[in-house]
Amino acid sequence: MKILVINCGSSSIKYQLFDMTDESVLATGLVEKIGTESAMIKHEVPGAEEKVLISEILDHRVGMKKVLDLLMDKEEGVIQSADEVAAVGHRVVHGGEFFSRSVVIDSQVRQAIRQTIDLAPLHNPPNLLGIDAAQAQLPHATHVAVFDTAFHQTMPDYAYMYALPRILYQKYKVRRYGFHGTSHKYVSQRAAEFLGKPLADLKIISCHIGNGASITAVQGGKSVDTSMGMTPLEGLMMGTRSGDIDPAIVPFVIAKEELTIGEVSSMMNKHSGLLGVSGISSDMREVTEAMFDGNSQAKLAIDMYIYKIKKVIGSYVAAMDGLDVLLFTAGVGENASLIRERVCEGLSFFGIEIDKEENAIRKKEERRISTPASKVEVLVIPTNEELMIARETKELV
Ligand SMILES: Nc1ncnc2c1ncn2[C@@H]1O[C@H](COP(=O)(O)OP(=O)(O)O)[C@@H](O)[C@H]1O
Ligand SMILES: CC(=O)OP(=O)(O)O
Ligand SMILES: [Mg+2]
Repeated sequence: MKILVINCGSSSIKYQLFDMTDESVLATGLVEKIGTESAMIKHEVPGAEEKVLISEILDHRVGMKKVLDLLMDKEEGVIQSADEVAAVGHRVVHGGEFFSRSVVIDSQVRQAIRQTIDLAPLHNPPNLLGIDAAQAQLPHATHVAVFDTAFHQTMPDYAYMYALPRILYQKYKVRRYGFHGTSHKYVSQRAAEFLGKPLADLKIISCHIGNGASITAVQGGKSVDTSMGMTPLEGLMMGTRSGDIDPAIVPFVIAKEELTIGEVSSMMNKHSGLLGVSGISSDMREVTEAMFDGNSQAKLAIDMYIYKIKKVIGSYVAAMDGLDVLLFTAGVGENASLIRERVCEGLSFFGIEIDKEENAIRKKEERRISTPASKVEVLVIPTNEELMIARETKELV
């Protein structure tokens, strides 16, 4: 069975085609700058050279058509007809309170995703465009929505409610939802398998530290708390997002700088975090380099970044009254040994002790970086959100 996985942004389509008989990847790619005359498609088939095409792609529908043309290309294609794609798994960022698991998309589901646009104005509209475009090109396939928020629907009310007037929850569903659920679910399952222990017996803290970053407390396989909130802005300091700040800063800045609400929102989402504090970049590699070159703002940015991760880990040990596994995943979590080492430093009170040499080795595989004496297993688990979406989709076909 062949399954296409799609992750649609406002001007991009990321895709991956799987053969689910052995979960192998047949093709993967990215359409960028949709809406322009010079949109770019990067298309890769394992074992072959990457193809880069530049052409006019004015909307997602045209983008999807071009992707299918590449997949079905007479000479270099990996499928012969669109009918070979049995199902399409769509990443949908916000499922509100409607969805606690993946679902086959029908008109009611579509309607519910639309109703959630208010909660995720940046993410859900392009996700819907992707669904429409794929349904138009692949009308015979089963289309499945896999939500970032679904895994976190198990959080207890005292973890997901804000201490605001109750009316805001009743009228608008203002509450914490959490994101990256597909990733947190995947890596916690992998961690249990790696250790050969039942997930049901484990208390796990999953650190998904990429450009967007969140930490989840997973107890018995269920999310019991997570650092992102109603939107992916809450929680950790990220590449360009501020994470937690005193909310009183918002009206203060609006008044002082005469900014609009939209401008302040853009400031906190796109110009803060590592980028805002370092003044250099949102990319951890570049900020780290600048720190080693003696840049004090870069050093401060990294000190803050690490300190916040530590504080969230500490609070989740309290939330679960214990900890068996601390795991790192995503771009920074999988690659930045320095960040892992410094996060784990000073967590000895919890019995966390890592093997610095093992931690420093660079390899893209699941592994343990704690010492045999460590009371907590510390793991690096590469995430694979696309594969997880393909698996969830397969289950519903
Ligand atoms: N070798 C590395 N060392 C430090 N950071 C890295 C390394 N490789 C990738 N990263 C970081 O990972 C981040 C991207 O993570 P990723 O999970 O791919 O992000 P997203 O999917 O949210 O866009 C980048 O900011 C980059 O700095
Ligand atoms: C929800 C979210 O933060 O996603 P990403 O990491 O893709 O930005
Ligand atoms: Mg990501």
